Amino acid sequence: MNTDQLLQVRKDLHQIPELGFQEFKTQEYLLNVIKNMDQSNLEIEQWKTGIFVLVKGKNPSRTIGYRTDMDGLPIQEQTGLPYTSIHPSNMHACGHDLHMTIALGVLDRLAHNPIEENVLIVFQPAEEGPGGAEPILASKLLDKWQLDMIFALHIAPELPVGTISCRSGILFANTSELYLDFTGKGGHAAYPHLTKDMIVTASAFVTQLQQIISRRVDPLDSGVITIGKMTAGSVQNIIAETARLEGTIRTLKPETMNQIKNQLEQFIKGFEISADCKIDVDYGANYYQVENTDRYVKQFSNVVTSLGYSYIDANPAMTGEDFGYFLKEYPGFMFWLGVDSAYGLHHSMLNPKEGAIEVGVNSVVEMIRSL
Ligand SMILES: CC(=O)N[C@@H](CCC[C@H](N)C(=O)O)C(=O)O
Repeated sequence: MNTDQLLQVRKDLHQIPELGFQEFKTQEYLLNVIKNMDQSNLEIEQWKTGIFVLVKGKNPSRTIGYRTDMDGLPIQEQTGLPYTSIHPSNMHACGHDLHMTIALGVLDRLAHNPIEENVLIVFQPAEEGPGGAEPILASKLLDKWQLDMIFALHIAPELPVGTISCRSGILFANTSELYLDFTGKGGHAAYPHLTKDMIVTASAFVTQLQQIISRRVDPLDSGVITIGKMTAGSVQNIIAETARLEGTIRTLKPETMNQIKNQLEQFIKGFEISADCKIDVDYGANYYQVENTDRYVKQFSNVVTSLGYSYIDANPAMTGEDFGYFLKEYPGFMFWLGVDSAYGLHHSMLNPKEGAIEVGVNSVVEMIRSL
């Protein structure tokens, strides 16, 4: 595939973002592209809406893994690009369209020119939620390929094209989704004393919640609690009987995640007593930290600089990635790929520069060849 064909693939994928485990069109599109490649060295397997492609090595003694995610986000795109999403309310606002395109570019190069070792490319669904990595690993499907290592990338809007960033150890946080359902007693807006107002209670809860971070977590440790969605009420003169908060918890250590959840449950008990209500908590999908293997990060930094790209050391980030589950099982790493967008990840105006695709393909292919 030449550069123009890859850029077209990215535009096509950008137009059809689908949510986790609904990546049906995406899977079909990817399979069409893969089936148009030289098949002589390829073995293709489907798993739910995901795909595994093995590029058979010439004289293999090892199998190297490379993973891309596939899903979009429930965001209405505002970029105004000519190839804007045609799926209302869904957008590739986390760069998975670029991630998939780079994986296809890598696959195409290796299919034409296999290396000694086997290479398994994993197209993984549902990274944004509910998580595809854990069920892939639980399925034991990967066991037959006996991966020796695996790596992956994530676009970095704040870095210029041609810059790559990585670090040994923790790159991304532990995450837990957070869903809180408040149930009280509704009633007439003029008679608050006869009700248990869940808008007032949930609002107080949102602000008090931040005390867990500021007054319970060691200041030398790190934690984030974000409530991204609040739903309550039906009309301006009725007191809301129920309210729902949706958010996420992030920590750099698994123990801190447990500590925050314990504290949260204490807060819940206190609020249930003081507001005379019921609060149900659900932690949804939980992702394990992305912890990079030192020796591969060092090797990769040499590969990047030998290609003439800039390599900078990354700080740990509070973003989450279920690729962490792969790294719990196998050595490897994830890296940031600069895409120079004025708007960040999960923003409706995210607009990564296409030049990053070539940088990504070259870096991944050269890393695989160096292993
Ligand atoms: C790279 C990135 O942005 N990943 C997502 C992962 C979401 C995990 C889960 N749905 C949650 O919200 O906790 C992120 O938001 O960091």
